[in-house]
Amino acid sequence: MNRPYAKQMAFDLDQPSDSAPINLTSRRPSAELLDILDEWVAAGWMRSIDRAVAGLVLNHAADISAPALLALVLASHQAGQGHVCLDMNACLIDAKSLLRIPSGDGRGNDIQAVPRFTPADLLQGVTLTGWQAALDSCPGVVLQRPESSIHGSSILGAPTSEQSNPPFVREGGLLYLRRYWQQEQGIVAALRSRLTPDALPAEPIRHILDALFPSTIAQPDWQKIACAVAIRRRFSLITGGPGTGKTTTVVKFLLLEQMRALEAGLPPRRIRLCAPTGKAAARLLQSILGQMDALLAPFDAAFPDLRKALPDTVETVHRLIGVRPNQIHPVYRAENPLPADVVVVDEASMIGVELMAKLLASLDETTQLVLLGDKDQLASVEPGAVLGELSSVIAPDAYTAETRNWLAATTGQTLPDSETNKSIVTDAALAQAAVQLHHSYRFDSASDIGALARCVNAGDASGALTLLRTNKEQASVRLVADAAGHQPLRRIVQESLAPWLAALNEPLSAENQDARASAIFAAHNKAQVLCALRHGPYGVTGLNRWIEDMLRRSGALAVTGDWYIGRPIMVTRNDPALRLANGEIGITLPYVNPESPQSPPSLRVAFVNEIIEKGESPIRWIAPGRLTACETAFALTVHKAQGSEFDHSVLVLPAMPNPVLTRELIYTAITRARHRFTLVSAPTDTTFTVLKQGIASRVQRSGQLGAKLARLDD
Ligand SMILES: Nc1ncnc2c1ncn2[C@@H]1O[C@H](COP(=O)(O)OP(=O)(O)OP(=O)(O)O)[C@@H](O)[C@H]1O
Repeated sequence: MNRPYAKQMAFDLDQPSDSAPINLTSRRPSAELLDILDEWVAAGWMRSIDRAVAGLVLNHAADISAPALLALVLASHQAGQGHVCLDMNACLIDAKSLLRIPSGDGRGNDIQAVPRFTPADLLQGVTLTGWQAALDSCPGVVLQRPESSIHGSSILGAPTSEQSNPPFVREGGLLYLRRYWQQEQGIVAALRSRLTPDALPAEPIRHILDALFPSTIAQPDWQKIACAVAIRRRFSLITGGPGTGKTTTVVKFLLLEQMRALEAGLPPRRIRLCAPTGKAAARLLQSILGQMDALLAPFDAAFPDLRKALPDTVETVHRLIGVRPNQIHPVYRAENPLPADVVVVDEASMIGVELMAKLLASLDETTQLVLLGDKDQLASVEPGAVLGELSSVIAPDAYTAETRNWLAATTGQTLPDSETNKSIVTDAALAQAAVQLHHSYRFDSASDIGALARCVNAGDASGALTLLRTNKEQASVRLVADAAGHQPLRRIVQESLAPWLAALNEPLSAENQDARASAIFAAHNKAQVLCALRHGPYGVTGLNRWIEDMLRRSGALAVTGDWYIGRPIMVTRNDPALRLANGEIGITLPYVNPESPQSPPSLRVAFVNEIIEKGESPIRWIAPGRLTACETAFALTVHKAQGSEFDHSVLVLPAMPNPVLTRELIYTAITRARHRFTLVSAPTDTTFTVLKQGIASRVQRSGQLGAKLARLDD
């Protein structure tokens, strides 16, 4: 075992026997602790970067105690798991669930060498006070009292020398990497300043809202309420499942904003729309354009300029704030705020603390921010589940009497007096700025996809299994049990790939190649195989290899070498020079150079320009050699499919329960499906334990955004 730091340290050489967990309570970091960290990395339980944190810390503080060192390493590990901090108390109560260690071998393969100890083993006998005290004597950790940090006395403005800005912050029982703590503080401060309601006259709003929502649907109309909530503060949050009308609502909200401005003789509001990925941005634009005519028609006569006052494009968040290659700061930031009065962000569940902090820092404090998203979806892979955390303090009927009066005056809707149920009434300003849309117009009560999503969300595994095990021929949701030899899986995969493999055979010429590539992408988008895991036979890596091999053997694709016609790839790292974002999908196709149409076609990777700018063609053609970071993408992880929709989504479950497979992941996979959802279970999982355990397991993110904003009201 590699012990690179052994020479630098004053180890406690009183090594425990191999069979007993090392006692962490009284030790300096022994060589054995470092060995154990190496074992965790080798088993895929932890990233090398987390192990490197131990090395860096020891370089600066060789006499750090073992519990403190383990805490710092675990804080780094948690960042890799999407948490902004290590919740030390939760870790001591249930390290296994919190840390998601052990995770098999993390790769789904047979484990070569099982680590001798888990973090839970090492933490036996450690108390929260003891652990905190160990950190407090560590020079790399600064202590923040929760109250002082919330009310602004924080290390944010402190000088930037290493000594005064230690890399870790402990706030109560939470241990943060400092940057995430700062970002969380930045978000809290920016949202806090936006939560005070504006003094608006209700009557003009009522008159426009009645025109926008003419139907007399059964009360309450949450879309109308959402508009009234969003207009009142400079921050609002509209959450809802698929097809609940988030886009419809936001378009009506924008119409409300512009009609108010036009009626008052003011210039139209400067509105910007954005989403975390190009694909999500394109979907939002498509959805808005699809609804615009019908929504505008009743107002054409009274407001002839209304259409011009609405945005005609949707950008990625990165583009909106001007993130630039090799530059730490985006173009728009506190010193140079984005010129916008209203910013709407769709698919906000995919945004982590870093991007949200940058977005908020780019906005003038007068700019109104509206977040849209589905709080039940998987959170961002980046640390910080901003939407989930903000939603966590919201109860659907947590409006105060004051808010209900405002809603009655502006919408004519009387919400039930929830003060009869004191347990859910909260004064939290955040809760007054949020609305949950409940009714799905896409998946009505008869839709099995909608019903399945609801069962999974409610943790009802047996209800989900009943729906999935239907024997209906053309069922929109179904379960396929794979068998030895993988014949069932093969059939599903072949069926899902068939449309675009057929599209590949259309004839090619220099004139039609963009249209042909667009048609191939459209066919490719009809169905998508999704995996929960990256590694292992049922993870994306194994499945992609298997699919590629199957297509080669069947002659469906001429798989020769790394690059071949029809190879779908996913970009795995942002490449600003090529204007490619991590997660973008390309398809390898023959390309005829329009300059020399007689020359034989060469291989290029086609990418869709999701949002076409003036003068741009719909497809970008990039030579394979220029792509520095990409992988084959017949199958994708559910994370990477977030923000996309397919006619048919196929989720392939791993053979063994895995902490990565959670309720949120399964829900996200189901809600990617427009018309059909198929779940494939491994042959060995005859009792569907993997699905049941996945539905029972929830992602617990350790951030404090919601709680901090709620505490501001105290
Ligand atoms: N109040 C309503 N009455 C009738 N149809 C509606 C209503 N609201 C939305 N719809 C329709 O339901 C469909 C979904 O609406 P919309 O796209 O606004 O939902 P969404 O929540 O943004 O969906 P997603 O984010 O999942 O794409 C659209 O066809 C829309 O026209």
